[in-house]
Amino acid sequence: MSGNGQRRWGWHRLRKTWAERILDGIAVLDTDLVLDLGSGTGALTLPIAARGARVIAVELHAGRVNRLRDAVAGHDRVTVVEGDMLEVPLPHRPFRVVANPPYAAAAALVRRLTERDSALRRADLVVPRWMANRYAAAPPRGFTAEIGAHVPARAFDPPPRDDSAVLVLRRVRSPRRRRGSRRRPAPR
Ligand SMILES: C[S@@+](CC[C@H](N)C(=O)[O-])C[C@H]1O[C@@H](n2cnc3c(N)ncnc32)[C@H](O)[C@@H]1O
Repeated sequence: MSGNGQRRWGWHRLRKTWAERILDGIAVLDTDLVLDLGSGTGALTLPIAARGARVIAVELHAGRVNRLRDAVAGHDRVTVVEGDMLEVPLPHRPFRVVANPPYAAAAALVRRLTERDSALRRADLVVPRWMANRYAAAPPRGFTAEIGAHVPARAFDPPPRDDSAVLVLRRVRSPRRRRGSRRRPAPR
């Protein structure tokens, strides 16, 4: 489990209008498999699902998980996982991430998502502006990084100290197969 004490449960929820605005800018398709990591009670999960994508929401806080499960009851394209986004298994097939993760764990999340064996295709992450600038200047290996929508502090409830931005990571090469999923060479 990552994080500790109070800090793990602090959160800045995206306001509904801003969640919609962010999603309108990033073209989620009904063929996409999207992970919402640190989903809270679903500020992004629900509008992503409304766009027809298959969504896996991962949240560590049991109470928020229960609220989100109630909210998505009947949506057969949404799965809510109670767990640590830094530890839950990631899909083997190509996936996207659209998330407003806890800022304290955002760098660790980027490291995990961009590991060599990850099948991540694209991530749109709401992160502090300074962090988005840092990745745009030095993208993770195998990815491009650019700054998408500006997300002001007033887009959150409660507002954080700093403004944020959407960090857009796109894989340069096609995703590698995860270890163990390679086909054996044909016998000669
Ligand atoms: C900044 S809030 C965002 C909530 C929601 N995505 C939104 O935009 O309103 C981050 C969320 O991540 C959750 N969280 C913190 N650490 C986590 C972890 N290691 N794995 C999964 N969720 C985590 C918190 O409980 C919180 O709900």
